[in-house]
Amino acid sequence: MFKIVKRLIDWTGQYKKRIYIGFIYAFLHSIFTAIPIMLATYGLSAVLDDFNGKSELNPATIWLLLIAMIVSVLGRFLFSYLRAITQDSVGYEATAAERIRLGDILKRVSLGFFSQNNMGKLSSAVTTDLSFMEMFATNMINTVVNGYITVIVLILCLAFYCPLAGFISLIGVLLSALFLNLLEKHSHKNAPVHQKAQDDMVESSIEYLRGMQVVKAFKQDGVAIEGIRKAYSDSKKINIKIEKEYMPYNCLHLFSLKAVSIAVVAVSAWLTYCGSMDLPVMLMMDMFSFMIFSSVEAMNNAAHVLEIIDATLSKLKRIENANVIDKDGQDIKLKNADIQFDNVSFAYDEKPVLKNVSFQIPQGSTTAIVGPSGSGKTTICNLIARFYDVNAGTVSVGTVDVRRMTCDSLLSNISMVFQKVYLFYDTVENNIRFGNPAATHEEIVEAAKKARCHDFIEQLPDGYNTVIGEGGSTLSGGEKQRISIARAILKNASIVILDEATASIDPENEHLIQQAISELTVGKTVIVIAHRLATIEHADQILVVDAGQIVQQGTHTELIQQNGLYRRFIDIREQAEGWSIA
Ligand SMILES: Nc1ncnc2c1ncn2[C@@H]1O[C@H](COP(=O)(O)OP(=O)(O)OP(=O)(O)O)[C@@H](O)[C@H]1O
Repeated sequence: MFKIVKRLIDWTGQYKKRIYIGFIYAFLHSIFTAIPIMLATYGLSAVLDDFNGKSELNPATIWLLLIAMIVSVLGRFLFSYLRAITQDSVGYEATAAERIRLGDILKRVSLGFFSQNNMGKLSSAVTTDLSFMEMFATNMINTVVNGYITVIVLILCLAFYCPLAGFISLIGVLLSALFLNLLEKHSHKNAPVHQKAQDDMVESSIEYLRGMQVVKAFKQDGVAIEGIRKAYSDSKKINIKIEKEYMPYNCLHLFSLKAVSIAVVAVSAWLTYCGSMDLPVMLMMDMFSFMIFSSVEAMNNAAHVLEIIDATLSKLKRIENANVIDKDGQDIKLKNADIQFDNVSFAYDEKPVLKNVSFQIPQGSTTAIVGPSGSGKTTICNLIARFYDVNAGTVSVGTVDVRRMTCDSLLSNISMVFQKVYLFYDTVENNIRFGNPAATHEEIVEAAKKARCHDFIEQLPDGYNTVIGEGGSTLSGGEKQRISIARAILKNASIVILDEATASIDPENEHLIQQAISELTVGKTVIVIAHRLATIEHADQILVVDAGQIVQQGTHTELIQQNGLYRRFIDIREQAEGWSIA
C-alpha cells in the first residue's frame, strides 16, 4: 500500500512538496485531536480529587483547562483546514498537468501508435482514468498516510497512560494491516481485469455512437448493441466478483479493529476494578478506544482503490513512454519549400506499401499524384508530414531530412486539406483559428472570404460565434470542406497537401471549393492527390503510382502520349466526367 502511495506522490511531480507539508499539518491535527481528551481527563481527575477531599480544586485551574481545550479544538480545525488547502487541490493540478503531458505526447507519436493501441484504451486513459485520479489521488494519500499518522499519535497517547492498552492497540493495527495486505493482493490481481472491462465499455460505446448512421441505415441496432451489452455485462460480472472476493478480508480487517477496541475497554475496566487505574483515565481510555481506529477503518477502500490507481499509473506510464518520433528533432527554419524522396521504402507494420520511391518537387510547383486505390498516394503525403517514419531512404523538405526536425517545426511549413474534414465542437471562428491561434477576427473573416465560406457563415444563427456540432455534424460536406480550406489559408504555410474529394459534390459547391483551393494554393508548393481532370492537366508534374512504385512521371502532355497506366486512367476519368481530350 505504501509503495503505491509513494508512486502516487512521485506522480504529483512538482506538487510533491505540498503533499509533504500536508503530512506535517496532519501530524499537528492528530496531536490537537488527542490534547482535548487528555485535558478533559486531567480536569475530571481534579474534580474527583476535590470531591473525595484528596486535594482542593483551584478555580483558576478549571479556567486554564477550559481555555486550553478551546485553543486545542481551534488548533485541530486550523490544522485540518491547512492540510486540506495544502493537499486536496494537488489531485486536480497534477491531473491537469498529466492531461497536457499526454496531449503533447499523443501529438508527437507516429500515427501507427493509434492503430496499435485501441481507441477505447486511449480514450478512457485521458477521460475516465484521469477523472478517477483527479477524484481519488490526494484523497487516498490523505486516507492512508494521514490515517496512520493519527493512529500512531493516538496509540502513543494511550501507551502513555497504559502501556498494555497501547500494546494491544498496536497488535490490532498490525492485524488489520495483515488482512489489508491480503485484500490488496486480491485487488492487485483484479485491477487490470477491472480496467480492461472499463476500456471495453468505453470502446464499445464510442463505436456504437460513431456508427449510429450505419446502424440506422441498415436497421441493425440489435447487432450493433450486442457489443455494448456484452461489455456492460462483463463489467457488471467483474465488479460483483471483485466485491465478493473483497468482503471476507474487509470483514476480518474491521473485526480485528473492533475486537481490539473492546479489549482496550475490558483492560481499562479490569485495571480500574483492581485499583491500578483511576476512573477518569478509564473513561479517557474508553473514549480513545472508540475513536482511535476510525482513521484506519476506511483503509479497506483505500487498499482496493490504490490497486486500481497503481494499474492506472502503469497505463499512463505506458502512454508516456510511447515512442515520440521527434525526440532528437530540432527547430529548423527552412530555406525553401522543395520536397524530395530518395529511395523511400515504407511498410505499415509488416505490410510493405512503398518501394524505392524517388522524386523531386521544386518549390512553387504543383504536383498531382494519381494511381489506383490502395497504390500508396495517401501514404506518400503522410510521409511528407512525417505522420510515420520511413523504413529506408530519405524524405527531405527544404533540403532537410524530416527526421532532423521537430514535428512542430516541420508541420509549421505544411497545410493539409483532407477529404474527410474534422471540425471541433466549438465556434466557427475557433475552428478556423485552429490554422493560426494568434489570428485576429479580421484575419479570420479575410480567410473565410477567400475560402468562399463567409456568406454561409453570416447566415448561421450566431455568425462566426455559432457552435458547430461535434465533427461538423451541423454543416454540409461542402461547407465543412470550405471551412477546412479557410483554416489552411489562415495558416499560410509554404507547402499545401490536398486530397481532392472523390465523393460527388453538387456543381455549385464544387465550383466554390475550386475557387477556395485556387486562393489557398497561389504561390505555394502543392501536392494534390488528384481525381479531377482539370487539376491533373494543369499540374506541373504528375506522379503515377502503382503498387507502391512511381511507374510514370512527367507532364500531362508527355504522359498522355505514352501507352501506360496514365493513358488508361485518363480514359476512365474522361468517361466518368463525360470529357474527351482532342
Ligand atoms: N494505417 C494503416 N495501417 C495498415 N495499412 C494501411 C494503413 N493505411 C493504409 N494502409 C494500406 O496501405 C496501402 C496504401 O494505402 P493508401 O491509403 O496510401 O492508398 P491510396 O492510394 O491513397 O488509396 P485511395 O485512393 O483508396 O485513398 C493500402 O493497401 C492500404 O490498405
